[in-house]
Amino acid sequence: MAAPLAPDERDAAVAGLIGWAVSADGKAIARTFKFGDFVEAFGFMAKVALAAEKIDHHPDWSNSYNRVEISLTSHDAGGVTRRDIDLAGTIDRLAGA
Ligand SMILES: C[C@H](O)[C@H](O)[C@H]1CNC2=NC(N)=NC(=O)C2=N1
Repeated sequence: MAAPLAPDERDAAVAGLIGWAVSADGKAIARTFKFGDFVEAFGFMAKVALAAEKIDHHPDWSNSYNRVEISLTSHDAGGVTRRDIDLAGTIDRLAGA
């Protein structure tokens, strides 16, 4: 289990991503994705699910019609680690943005 990133490292890493923000408590990063319809949103979620399973690091998320809200944290470390940053980058690529 890796230790959470220090706040400055975490913020610098998030600044290198597209559209992700640090949560109010500093322990997670979040982004909301909006798609054309439910099928597109769910197709995206299916791709993310397979990628997450492959790296054994999983998102906390919710879906409402064409919106997918994703929060990433490393539960075992109790904060944001490099694994969250890497998964966010993968998710961005899968979203095509
Ligand atoms: C046993 C297994 O490696 C752990 O439960 C993994 C699975 N996926 C996980 N995903 C996330 N986001 N945080 C974790 O701490 C975590 N732990």
